[in-house]
Order: sequence, then C-alpha cells, then structure tokens
Amino acid sequence: MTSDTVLSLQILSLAAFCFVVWKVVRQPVERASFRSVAILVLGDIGRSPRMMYHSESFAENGFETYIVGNKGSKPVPSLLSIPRVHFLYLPDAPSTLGLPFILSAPRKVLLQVFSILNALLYRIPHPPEYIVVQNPPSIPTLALVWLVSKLRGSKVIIDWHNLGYSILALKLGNEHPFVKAAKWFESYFGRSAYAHLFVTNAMKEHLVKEWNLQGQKIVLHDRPPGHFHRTSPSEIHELFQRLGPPLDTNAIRDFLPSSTAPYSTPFTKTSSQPSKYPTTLELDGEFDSSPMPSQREDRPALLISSTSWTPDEDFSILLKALGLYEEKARARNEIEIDESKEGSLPKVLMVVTGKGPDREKYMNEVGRLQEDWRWVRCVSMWLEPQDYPLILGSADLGISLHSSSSALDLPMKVVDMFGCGLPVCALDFACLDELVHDGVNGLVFHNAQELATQIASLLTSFPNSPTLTALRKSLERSEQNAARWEWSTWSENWNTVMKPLITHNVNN
Ligand SMILES: Nc1nc2c(ncn2[C@@H]2O[C@H](COP(=O)(O)OP(=O)(O)O[C@H]3O[C@H](CO)[C@@H](O)[C@H](O)[C@@H]3O)[C@@H](O)[C@H]2O)c(=O)[nH]1
Repeated sequence: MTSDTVLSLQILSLAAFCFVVWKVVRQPVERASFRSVAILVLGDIGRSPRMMYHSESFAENGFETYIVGNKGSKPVPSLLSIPRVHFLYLPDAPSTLGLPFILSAPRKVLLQVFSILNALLYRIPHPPEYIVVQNPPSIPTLALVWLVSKLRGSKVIIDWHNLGYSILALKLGNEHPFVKAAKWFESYFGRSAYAHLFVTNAMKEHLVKEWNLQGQKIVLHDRPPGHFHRTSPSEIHELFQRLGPPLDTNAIRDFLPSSTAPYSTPFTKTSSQPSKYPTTLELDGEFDSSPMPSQREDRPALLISSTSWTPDEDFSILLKALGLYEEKARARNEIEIDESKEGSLPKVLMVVTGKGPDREKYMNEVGRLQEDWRWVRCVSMWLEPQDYPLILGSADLGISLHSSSSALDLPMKVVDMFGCGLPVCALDFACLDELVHDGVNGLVFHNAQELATQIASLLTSFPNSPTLTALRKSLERSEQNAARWEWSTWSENWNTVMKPLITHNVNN
C-alpha cells in the first residue's frame, strides 16, 4: 500500500470520527433506560472472565445486558444461554500495514474510538443505565465512557483490575514520557465515576489516596463461579479422554503411564480393565463389578499454572524450578532409592493453560530443556470454558507466577484454583496475603530454588502426601473449618456487594 493510500485512509477515519462526534453533540440528551447495562471490554470477551461474570450477574438480576468487545475465544456457556445478554462485537484491530508505530498506533486508536462510540451511541438502542468499563486498558476507553455518560446520561462504573500505566512501565520504564502521559490520562478520566470497583483492598486504599477518586468505592474481590468444584474421578476419566491431542505427542506419550481408552487414562482406571493394582474391594476378596473410574496409584503428579502469557509473569522461574525438581527426583529415585520407595518423588506433568504473547518463547525453551528430563514434562494448552475448571480440579498443585505490575492486584487464576479445591504455590508480592495464607491454603515462594523445594516437599511419597492433603482440606467447606471459611461464590459475593449499588435507584 502506498503512503498516499495510507494517508487517505487516515483522513477518512478522522472525518468519520468527527462526523460521529458532531452528530452526537447535536443530538438531544435521551434519558437512560432503567435496568440496562453496557459492559465494555477492550479485548477478547471470552478471555475476560471477570467481565463475563459481571455480565451474567447483571442479566440474572433482570438487566438487559450489552457486552461490547472483541470476538475470539468462546465465552462461558452460561452466558450464551441467558436471553437478556447481547454481544456487540467490535472489529478486530487492523493490521499495521508495515507502518511505523508512530503512525500505526494512532490509526488503531482512531478505529477503536470510532467502533466503540458507534456501539455505545448507536448499536445499543437506548442509553444504558450503567456502563461498566474494565481498566486496563485505559486508553481510549476511560475517555470514551466519560464522553458517553455526558451525552447519554449513563452512570459509569469503573472496574479497576490493575493500573494500565504500570503495565506500560514494565516495557518502557517509569520515567518514559508515554508512561507519564498514560498515568495522567488514567488518573484524569478515571477520577470521577458513579462507582469504582477494586479487586483488592490495597488498590482501593492506594487510588483513593493518590488519585482522590470521586464516586462510590467498593472492593469486589474475585470469586470463583458456583460450578467450580473438585473434579471427581469419573470427570477426570472423561476429561483426559477428551484432551487426547495435546497429550498425544511422542515426548508425552512415552512419559505417561500407558493407558487404553476407554478403560484407562494416564490418571484413571476402571475396573472393567484388568488392573496392575488391585482395588481395596478386590483385596478383600470381593469382586468389584462397578465400572466407576478411580485414580491410578502410578499416575504422575499433575501441576497446573494458568496465564495470559504476559510479561508480568516470569515463566523462567517455573522452568528453572522444574529443572531443579528433575535433579532432586533423580537423586532421590535413582540413587538413594530403597525397597519401600518411601520418600520417593513422582513424575510431574506440568500443564500451563492459557493464550498470550509470550507462550511461544517459553514453550520453545521447554522443548529444549525437556530433551534431558526424565521426571518432568511441561505442556501448554487452551481449554474450552467448561473444561478449564475440570482440569484445575483434577490437579494436585497449582502454581502462580503472577507478580502484579502495580503490586495492587491479585491473580484470578489462584481464585479459580481455590474454587476447584486446588492448593497453590504462589510467587510473593505486596498484597498476596489478601488471598494466599502461607501454610494454610498454599505456600508462598520468592525464587526458583524455593519453588523447587516446595514442590518436592509437597510431592514426597505422592500420592499420599500429608502436607498436600492438609492444604487441600483447608479449601473444603466443612464443619471443621467453618469458622475461618472466607469463600463465597462469585454470585453470592456480587449479590452482597454489587446488587445494593445498582438496584438502589430502582428501589427509590
Ligand atoms: N477457558 C479458559 N480460560 C483460561 C485458560 N487459561 C487461563 N484462562 C483464564 O485466564 C485467567 C488468567 O488470566 P491472567 O491474565 O493470568 O489473569 P490473572 O493475572 O490471574 O488475573 C488478572 O485479571 C483479573 C481479571 O481478569 C483481575 O481481577 C486480576 O486482578 C488480575 O489483573 C484465568 O483466571 C482464566 O479465567 C484456559 O485454558 N481456558
């Protein structure tokens, strides 16, 4: 494409943008219609769990719910089945046409501005009562919802997941002029809203103090959806039959215990197949006629990490820790081994779920490293929304490498893991203790050596590790730990914290 054509395209976009703004400014302000909400996600809706959960909660509370965002991964199934939910997809970001960043970035923002305004002003038939916007990204969304609220009378709710400028600072450094400009933009357009939601107490305290936020301020911690649970052996059996392909590579097939579908998987077996390990009933001399799957004693330990593969998560820590575990397992199992196998370490299958920019870089590194590994394998996969909680609930240990660019947000993946009864080893950062209680529901580490030591100590004598079992028990809702139980589901929490905020006007 010639530079003339590019210039004409830019001029056209600018003209279209000016036309929309001119039309809007001339339009008489329409009253916002009660019980409707626009949820704005600048990104793949299917990879924005918190915004999907908000949408579901609004719709369940009788709101006509418009989700504005990009099409990509499949949204959670429950959202697709609610009649009041409408998806308004934004066009995908245009290709850069080989233009330098200085030209391609403003062009991209301009097209985004146009399509977001078009959605919020025209595609939603009546002004929504509320607009819920996720931050980050802040540019251009915070300014746009501010403008739309002035024009259409909608009330803006900013859902503070993190601080956008702190993510940019990871790449450019705190002193870069773009970072300073982004911080100004975020604090200026983020200052006043009908309400501000925060994912941690720490973020609320920080922003109230530093940015003098106007409007109601509420901490809405992430919580897992009600259907997240510890996966039963039957569900694990079905899941690993479904997962087939990502685990069906030479490197993985030879590493896992052999299995014969549909009778067994590397993690489960059924009594329909003669088993190497007799069940308790068989040992008691009774015939086990039930085909119910059970977990195999010779299964590898299943470790899970979940991520968006962004630069704030340093997967080199995990890879180094897995290498150190490999050394420990060799030393224990191949040199010091005694007859009883007491104190031995199991093979480890590390599954990293999620999609994102740094995936290829780290998985190429994994490919090189595991050529020399005998006790560890690492695979990455993206699971359909219904399978994601099932794999978390099948695992033995979760790992979080979330370090938080602002030190003010928390890893949602850990919330997911706790919801599925999975204890974690989590990398420490400033406000992690709002979620992970060291030695109670998980362990906190600071570097690869510590992580490797924790994995080895939790997996000693696997699958009968008392420490791992104790951590897992703290996540069970039982009479014994009722007193310190702090977990609720997303909708219980939302109905307690958010509902009074948004139904207040209707009740009055
Ligand atoms: N369906 C599916 N979802 C996945 C998969 N892997 C990861 N996810 C989704 O991706 C999330 C993890 O993405 P991250 O971007 O790593 O999130 P986080 O650091 O744990 O949490 C951040 O985002 C939250 C809200 O979106 C914030 O609340 C939180 O404070 C933090 O900023 C998981 O919680 C899960 O919903 C997968 O294979 N399949």
